[in-house]
Amino acid sequence: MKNFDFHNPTHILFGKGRIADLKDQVPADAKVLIVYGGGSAERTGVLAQVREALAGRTLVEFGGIEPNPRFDTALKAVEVIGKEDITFLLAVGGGSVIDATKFIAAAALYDGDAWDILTSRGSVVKGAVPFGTVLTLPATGSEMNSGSVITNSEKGAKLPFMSAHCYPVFSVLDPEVTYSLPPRQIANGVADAFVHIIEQYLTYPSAARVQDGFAETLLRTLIELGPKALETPDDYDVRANLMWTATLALNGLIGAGVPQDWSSHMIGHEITALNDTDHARTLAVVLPALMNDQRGPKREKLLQYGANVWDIREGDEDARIDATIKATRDFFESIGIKTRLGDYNVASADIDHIAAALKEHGMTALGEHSAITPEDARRILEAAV
Ligand SMILES: NC(=O)c1ccc[n+]([C@@H]2O[C@H](COP(=O)([O-])OP(=O)(O)OC[C@H]3O[C@@H](n4cnc5c(N)ncnc54)[C@H](O)[C@@H]3O)[C@@H](O)[C@H]2O)c1
Repeated sequence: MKNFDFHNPTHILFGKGRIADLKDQVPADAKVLIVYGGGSAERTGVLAQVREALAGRTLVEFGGIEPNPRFDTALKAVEVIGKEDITFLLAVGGGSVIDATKFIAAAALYDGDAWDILTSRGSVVKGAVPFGTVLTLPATGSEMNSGSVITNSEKGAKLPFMSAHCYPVFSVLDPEVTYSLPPRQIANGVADAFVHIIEQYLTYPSAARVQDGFAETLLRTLIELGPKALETPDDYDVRANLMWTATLALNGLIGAGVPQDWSSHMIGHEITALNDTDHARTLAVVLPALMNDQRGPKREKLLQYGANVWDIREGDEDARIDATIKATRDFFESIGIKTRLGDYNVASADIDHIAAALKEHGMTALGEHSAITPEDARRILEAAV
């Protein structure tokens, strides 16, 4: 196991009715900016619950954060912070709203060009306005990590950043607010969490027994509960387990002390930057092709994943790996997520553009061995057409 630091300061308030507890979490003297998206939080009554919990406080609202949140929109919220003397941010929504809030929180205290935050991957961030979150979509883990991904349509770029200053102070996770999610978003959430786990697990053996065991349990939970969450949308225990699984998938716990990949994410981001395909769907396209392409470097973990997650134990090694990749692809397809580039209107001709964009964005040495180049990504994508 590698050396590691693990520090996660986010206070989780989990369960039914927990939005009411916001009153004890948001500082009493704070001037709060509530950040939300395109209207689902209003429609579903989550914003009403938030307003009720914070009645009597000074609240300003900023709606309109897009899925795959936009740089320009976030900058408008930064202006509001200055104008209104905001001292605390509250994100109400899914990963897009939470990611945007992290960027807004950091940009509000950054003196230079806010785009530097993305191009430096967060290293220029020296502080952030404190913020909490009310999560409405289990998927990204953004509610308990310090990462964020922002899209700049003008530059055709979707870039991530991380900063220790960008952990939420608290996050409220009420599984009941996820009942209103359309099947497409539930499936996306399951696939996104699944690939987060894979990025931290499916690399090479590092004698990290606990991390591997946790990762395998989380994967098996998603395989069992993903379809159930679609079949019985108001089953509390299914939604509660799904929500906590998605958080644990990317809160630093299973990634501590192990090699990490993240190449499916970086390649997937370029697909979203190209045509706004849902984040999770880009991952479901890239991952099976990448697993097949990288079957050499990932051999031991592919066999372990096949055995411990899919119970694939018969046949020679390559036959087991083939069956494991097929099981992964079939799982995505079984929850309604297509796994070929053509399903998302990405043609062979677009692959040149994606490979060039990876190069332009400095994504030239991806994966756990820093060995996946834009040319390798091109080969992987050609196999995913
Ligand atoms: N920070 C991280 O660690 C991290 C990790 C993975 C992905 N991401 C990023 O997060 C973004 C995706 O976030 P997401 O998957 O949570 O989706 P999202 O936040 O983009 O939301 C998707 C849609 O679901 C709707 N929605 C949200 N909650 C709802 C509810 N309870 N009922 C009905 N509709 C609801 C939203 O209005 C939106 O239209 C992408 O930009 C991705 O790159 C971030």
